[in-house]
Amino acid sequence: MNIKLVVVGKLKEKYFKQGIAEYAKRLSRFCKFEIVEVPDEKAPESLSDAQMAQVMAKEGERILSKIKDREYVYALAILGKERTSEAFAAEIKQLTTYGHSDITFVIGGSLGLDSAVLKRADTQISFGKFTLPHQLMRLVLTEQIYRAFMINEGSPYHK
Ligand SMILES: C[S@@+](CC[C@H](N)C(=O)[O-])C[C@H]1O[C@@H](n2cnc3c(N)ncnc32)[C@H](O)[C@@H]1O
Repeated sequence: MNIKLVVVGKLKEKYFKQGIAEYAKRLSRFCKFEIVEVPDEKAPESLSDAQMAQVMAKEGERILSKIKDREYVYALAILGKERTSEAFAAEIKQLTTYGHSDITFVIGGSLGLDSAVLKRADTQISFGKFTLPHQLMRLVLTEQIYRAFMINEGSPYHK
């Protein structure tokens, strides 16, 4: 199974890198795990609505260029559907049972995801109503994917 994260911008902080590297290592026995970073657009505070839409559209094009037709896509969106960890694990299991071997998660940049990306997504997933920085979102998501595999394995990791 291939799990890919398509994310906007570079991961800067060492502590995020270390956390993600740890979960990526743990995930390696369950899947091929890959993070694809696309460049972000400069988004100063003073942008008009039209300029913000332009930034998101450009980032959206870059994101979509990294996604193939066969991939099942989760868009991370605050207004998406919330799941429990157990429900998420069951969903991953079901996807693989139904032959989806390429699952992709998309995390937006500082302004969020363009509507074209949301439209391409097969589903939208929310981690609650709080806005998380995209770098932290990457770490939280990677842990939750690992947790899903541990739940599906019946491991006591998930209590
Ligand atoms: C800093 S947030 C963008 C905030 C932007 N105002 C929005 O509403 O999307 C960067 C990205 O992190 C992800 N994200 C942040 N918080 C999230 C949450 N609670 N649930 C799901 N995704 C989240 C989304 O992919 C978002 O595009």
